[in-house]
Amino acid sequence: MAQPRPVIGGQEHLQTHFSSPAESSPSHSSKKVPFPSSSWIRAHLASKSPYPHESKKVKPLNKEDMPLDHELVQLHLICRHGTRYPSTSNSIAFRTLSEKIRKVEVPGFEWLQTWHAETIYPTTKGALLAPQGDSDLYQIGRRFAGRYKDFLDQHPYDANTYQFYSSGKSRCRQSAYGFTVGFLEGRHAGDLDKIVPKMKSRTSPVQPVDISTVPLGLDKELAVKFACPRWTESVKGQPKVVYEANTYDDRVLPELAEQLSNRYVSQGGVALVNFTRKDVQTIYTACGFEMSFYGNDKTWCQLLRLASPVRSLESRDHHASEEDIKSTFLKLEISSDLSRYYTYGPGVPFNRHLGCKLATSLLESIELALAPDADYSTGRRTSSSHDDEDDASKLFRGQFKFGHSETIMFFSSFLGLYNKKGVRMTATMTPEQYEEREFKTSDLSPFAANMAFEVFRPKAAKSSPRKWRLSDEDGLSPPPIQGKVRMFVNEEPMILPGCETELCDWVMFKSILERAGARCDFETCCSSLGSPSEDTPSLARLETMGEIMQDENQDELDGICLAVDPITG
Ligand SMILES: O=P(O)(O)O[C@H]1[C@H](OP(=O)(O)O)[C@@H](OP(=O)(O)O)[C@H](O)[C@@H](O)[C@H]1OP(=O)(O)O
Repeated sequence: MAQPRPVIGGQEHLQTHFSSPAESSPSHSSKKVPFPSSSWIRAHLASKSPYPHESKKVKPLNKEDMPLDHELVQLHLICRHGTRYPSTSNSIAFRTLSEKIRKVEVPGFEWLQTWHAETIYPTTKGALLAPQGDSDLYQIGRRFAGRYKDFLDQHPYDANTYQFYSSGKSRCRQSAYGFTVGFLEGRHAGDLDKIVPKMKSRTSPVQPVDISTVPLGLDKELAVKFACPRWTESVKGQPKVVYEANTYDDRVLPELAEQLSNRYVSQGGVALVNFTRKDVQTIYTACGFEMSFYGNDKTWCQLLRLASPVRSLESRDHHASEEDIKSTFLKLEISSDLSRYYTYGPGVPFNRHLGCKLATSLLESIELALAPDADYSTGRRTSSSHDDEDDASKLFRGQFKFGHSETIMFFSSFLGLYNKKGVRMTATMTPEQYEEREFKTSDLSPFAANMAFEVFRPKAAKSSPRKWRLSDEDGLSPPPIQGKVRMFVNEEPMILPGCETELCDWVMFKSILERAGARCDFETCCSSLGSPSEDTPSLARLETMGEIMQDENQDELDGICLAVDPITG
């Protein structure tokens, strides 16, 4: 016969009173159970954080916001997919844990009795884009459409000049499509009813677009970790790479697990549920999905309240303070960040190689767009010989790329965005040092995280061969390329390290990316270790490509790749 569930108020009393989270809402009682605000929680869920949707109105890009006597000629977007379903393994972990905990009925946690992972996060939908994810990308598309209205008026979509490129995962392709629905809403290439009278009545409600994708393993820009065997062999999961994260977890997680277990002890001193450190991490992940997917912090997130210390049991409330609950969230956020800092971030210099293809194509695309002889009517530079076919495939008005959290982390590491002070993230930092750390995945890689670039060309730059100067050789050469590039992270302008201002001069922008390693030899450095052969590049202990570029013995360094060992000191 099934054992009766121990319940509070029954034979088995839980040692500590539980108050219903519902009581935390003013409507239920004047006594508010301490708990951080939803907006605070949303901003501390690491890579499961919801995108910080800005309700602010987006104004069209106007003259005041542009460099004097310049015109906007190109847009770039590199974007993580929107909110997704948990992976199948996550969903199974949620089900296992909920079945373990629901054995004990706890007031305020009645939701556990009817919370079924398979209903809420079906394993058959593992890692698919969520309805919220559709909305995330549609809204970003609408905000881009608002800011670049004039640009789109001037340069209507066509598949040659606008590139939408996605990783091979459906969540990314669907995100790309959601973005285009918002970005091109109400626009159709050309004016249909002039081209084909009465066509209007039969047009698609959305502008169909061409979305290209590259199979996993061949994609060196977006799902790039699957195309770099050396990263898989020498970085992913390596003991020296996960050392700091494991050291931190060994110190922090057992205490949280014990605190939770202690809350599930009957007055007879019988331990009712034994929580493990893995359970605590699963609760944090489930809290992230509940918030991103449903905006709900009244379920799994509440268990992190129980994982927080109650300072004085004598206190009538038997509740952890809001400050202690925040501390619990911060510990789990730091644990997640330490893992990604070394696996995908600046903690391992080699990770920069996985951002260099994206940087290379960005650099080459901008250079073409800024070229004074760039001719968008032909899709190539007037100076290029006609057999230079591939120029036509590269002269874009917009390139929009949709990938993963690691796409953002590898590329950010390549640009040095979250390592300006060079303070290494470790397991033994002070709370202040953790607060001041630059690498926070809640900020840099929430769902739908994105980086965008606006490219401005001097209006006078348009030139034709007649105006070119004689080059030293026997031909004519176009004037030097000039322009400005502005970078955005999650729709907020960010100064690229090395640029003095938001509007980075092209020459400086190009120099920064080249010194960081654009045009790097991705294939050589990512080739499998396999059996070392004479052409297997040695792995330098250099920490930046700049060190490689600086070294006057450049040729001796060719084939040198950045260190796969974590940075030290
Ligand atoms: O939210 P993160 O960045 O951790 O998501 C990872 C996936 O890890 P998960 O959180 O699902 O455990 C990772 O899946 P994995 O099975 O390879 O661990 C996936 O490869 C990686 O791209 C991230 O997924 P994203 O949501 O597509 O960014």
